[in-house]
Amino acid sequence: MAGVELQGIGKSYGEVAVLQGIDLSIAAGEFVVFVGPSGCGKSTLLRMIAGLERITAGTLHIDGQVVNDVPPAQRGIAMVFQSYALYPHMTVRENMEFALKIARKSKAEIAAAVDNAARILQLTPYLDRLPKALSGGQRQRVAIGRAIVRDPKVFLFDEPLSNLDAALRVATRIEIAQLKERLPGRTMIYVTHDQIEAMTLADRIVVLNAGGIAQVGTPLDLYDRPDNEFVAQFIGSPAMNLLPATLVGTGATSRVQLPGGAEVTVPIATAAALQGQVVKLGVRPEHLDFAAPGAPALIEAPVEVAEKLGDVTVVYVTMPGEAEAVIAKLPGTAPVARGAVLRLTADPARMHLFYAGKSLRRG
Ligand SMILES: Nc1ncnc2c1ncn2[C@@H]1O[C@H](COP(=O)(O)OP(=O)(O)OP(=O)(O)O)[C@@H](O)[C@H]1O
Repeated sequence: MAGVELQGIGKSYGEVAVLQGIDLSIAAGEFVVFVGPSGCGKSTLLRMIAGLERITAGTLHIDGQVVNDVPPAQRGIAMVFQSYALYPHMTVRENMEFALKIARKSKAEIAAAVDNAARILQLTPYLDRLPKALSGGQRQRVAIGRAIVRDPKVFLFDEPLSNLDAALRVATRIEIAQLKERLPGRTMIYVTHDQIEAMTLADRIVVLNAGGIAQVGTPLDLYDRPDNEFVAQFIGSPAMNLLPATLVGTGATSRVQLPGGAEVTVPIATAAALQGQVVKLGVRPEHLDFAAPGAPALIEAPVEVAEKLGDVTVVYVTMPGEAEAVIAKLPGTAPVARGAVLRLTADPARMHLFYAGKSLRRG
């Protein structure tokens, strides 16, 4: 059982800092997912934990030991890459045996480890095949098998599903989720830019942005209580609507007014000093719904685009004077036609308020 502790971790290439001041404590047995936009440093951070990239600032502990200068092979980690990197001329069994042979393990030990990994990954029928005779998903399972046989303390995954087509991605994602159950106590750190992978696999998600941590939390924490506008818009699809509004009432609850005149009271406490300030009212597309006839609407605007997906209809409406469309995810095949004026509202308890980019937390 090994925890991973990052203290003030930074990475610079020459003058250019790509990561700065990363503090993160990953408990033994935890499944942590790093997400963030392209170029935010997810892979770099994972590669520093693996020892494939030099750490230029801070201290990295694995299992209580400082490992900044410990070579990858001695860190007790195993890494699974996006490109499976299997040896093409070796069978599945030989691919999985390879690291153990190098480590001069006994024949019996090697056979037991490979058979166990093959069983966990349902690869037993394929042990004598060459990689070219496997599907992409099976190849990725062999790559995971090579990591499992080494019985590492920490598994590192770098976008392991991104080369797979949509159906295989789902199947392999479910396998990785099961792996967590079958290998209890192993710490897993997983990099992805796929929100669904992050939301479904993670015990905790680390959202990275611009070289730093934007927020760390359980998937539902990030969805329900984003700390800032970046996380609010990064987690959830389509992204949360952020409507510019004026704070017209402060206190235990807050009253905001949209430019069109609509007002809403949200159960979020704000300080009197913020009276009259411009805030952003955050409303998730899936929380918008038709306003009852006669009841006040938060948004009243014509439909620009309606995407009928069968289970939901995603509607884009533009409020007068606003550049950005408001997106609503309406249930079923709602009868919405281009140009029709929609009256939408949402439960104030599900709304968010942001000031200067930061969340004004619920009181
Ligand atoms: N060898 C290098 N020299 C200079 N800059 C580098 C080097 N390697 C990576 N970078 C920069 O570091 C930043 C982080 O890269 P990294 O690959 O970690 O991002 P990422 O979040 O994994 O992105 P993606 O999702 O696109 O893979 C990027 O801006 C990248 O251009």
